Amino acid sequence: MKNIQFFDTSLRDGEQTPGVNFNTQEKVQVAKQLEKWGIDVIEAGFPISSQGDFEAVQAIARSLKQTAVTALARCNKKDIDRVAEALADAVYPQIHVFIATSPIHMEHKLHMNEQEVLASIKEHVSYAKTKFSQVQFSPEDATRTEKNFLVQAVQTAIDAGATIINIPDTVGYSNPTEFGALFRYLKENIPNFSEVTFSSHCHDDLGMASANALAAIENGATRVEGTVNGIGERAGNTALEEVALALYIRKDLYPYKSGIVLQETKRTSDLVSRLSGVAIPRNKAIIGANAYAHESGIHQDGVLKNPSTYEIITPSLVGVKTNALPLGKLSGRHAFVNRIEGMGYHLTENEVREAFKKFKDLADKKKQVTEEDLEALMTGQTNEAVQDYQLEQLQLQFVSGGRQGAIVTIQDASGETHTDSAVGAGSIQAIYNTIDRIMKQSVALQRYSIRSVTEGEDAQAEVRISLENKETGHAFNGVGIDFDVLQASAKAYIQASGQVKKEEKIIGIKGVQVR
Ligand SMILES: CC(=O)SCCNC(=O)CCNC(=O)[C@H](O)C(C)(C)COP(=O)(O)OP(=O)(O)OC[C@H]1O[C@@H](n2cnc3c(N)ncnc32)[C@H](O)[C@@H]1OP(=O)(O)O
Ligand SMILES: CC(C)C(=O)C(=O)O
Ligand SMILES: [Mg+2]
Repeated sequence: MKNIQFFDTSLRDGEQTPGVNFNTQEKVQVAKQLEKWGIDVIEAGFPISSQGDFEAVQAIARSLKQTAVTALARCNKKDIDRVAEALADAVYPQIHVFIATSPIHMEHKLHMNEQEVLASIKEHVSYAKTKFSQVQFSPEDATRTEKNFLVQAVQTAIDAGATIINIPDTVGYSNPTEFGALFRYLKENIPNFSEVTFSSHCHDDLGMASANALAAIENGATRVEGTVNGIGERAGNTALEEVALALYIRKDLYPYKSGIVLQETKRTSDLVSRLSGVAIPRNKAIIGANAYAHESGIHQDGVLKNPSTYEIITPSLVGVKTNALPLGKLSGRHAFVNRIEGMGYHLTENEVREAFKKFKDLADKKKQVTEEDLEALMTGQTNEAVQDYQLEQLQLQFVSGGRQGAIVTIQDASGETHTDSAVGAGSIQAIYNTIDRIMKQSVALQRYSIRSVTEGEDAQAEVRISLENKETGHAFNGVGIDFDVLQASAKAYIQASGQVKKEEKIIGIKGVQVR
């Protein structure tokens, strides 16, 4: 069975992601994990670019004992010398020399004509060959290169000693049909095609980087270049985890093997995400938080009966502990019962009917129903009162003595609004004192916690609080989600206060109405 080599450039092209900068220690940490993941060749950096990058490439070369290490060089002797110096201690060194071959790049960037580019390839690949037995050459922007000239450039590199030819879709311009055809064209027009390793290097500008890589493999490539999580220049590179899984799951289409240790996939992905600071979108294939989560009832029912109904990848295959069946408004009875039984509740059919209805009512109001919500629902502390009181407006102002003032407007179930103001030692205390005045309540804040429920600059804060009704000693929970922490805090407090009010109405304490 043909082996497909995996070439990881997370530490070179991946580091070209705007805002990403790995230090030496981080690069070595990632490289070691890539080795565990089973990567065949690690592109450790571009040594001429900075002293720091040179040192990082050197440190990686010294740390890895099984994996080949390569580094990037322009068609420039200084670049090549710097790579040779950095990789002097590598057990399996390679070099990656590149120059652009498309008319756009040659004319506008390099200011070179075709003959000059061919001469440069010959000179610099030959020079690299005096220092490395494994020389990789890339005709940059190959997919916008005139085909006959691409063949000439590749043939020149092979004749000069290149052992690996990498075909980059530098600007993510190609599609699988075209990219596959390009490899077939090279196969038909390069007489010694099978004597060198052909590789693909795709970018994701049109969202086709992984599909293009697979098309290359189908048409003669035996090496795939890419990055972990698809990080890289602009829209990023081929996400290697996607190719690895596509090859494994669709063995029927791709009868190839690779050295990738699939169970290390999640760990590798998490490490690169953490050290690069590039968050993994929830819906990202293979490693996104939602990749093994099912929220809709029909899917949950299917997965409970047999996971293969809606899962083509068993989570443990890639190192994800388990799948998930989060509960939301689209969830069904099977998943609901499964979850509450897991929490230790065993209900009769009638009880299930009643509890499920309450769950659906709650789910209509909330993005996701957590186990805490279910616990509240099962113990009768439903959030029905939530809708009785809503935060209408919140204003804050500094007052004398370093204290804060808050003006809060709350709308009750009839639509009537109630405004009041109070001061406090801080913003939250001022808000809570004001709400107490509006609700005419005597409560004690027992618990206040805050966490981010989404990521990035527009992260939403989720505030959870617990209020004790001083009259009865009963505690009521409230949850508030908002882009603004203070608004979230107010919402949580109003939600819990609504339940306090409801309790007071039921047992007739004070009989206070806000109206
Ligand atoms: C498709 C890719 O991902 S290519 C890799 C891109 N990665 C990077 O650029 C990251 C690291 N780069 C750097 O640190 C710097 O750009 C350096 C050190 C490489 C060069 O820096 P500088 O000397 O300041 O040049 P600068 O980056 O402004 O311009 C690039 C020069 O290289 C030339 N060049 C670009 N590619 C090649 C090549 N493959 N072979 C030879 N020369 C090249 C350009 O024509 C330009 O030359 P000029 O100065 O004669 O106009
Ligand atoms: C250096 C080359 C291979 C590259 O990253 C590209 O063309 O995208
Ligand atoms: Mg690239």
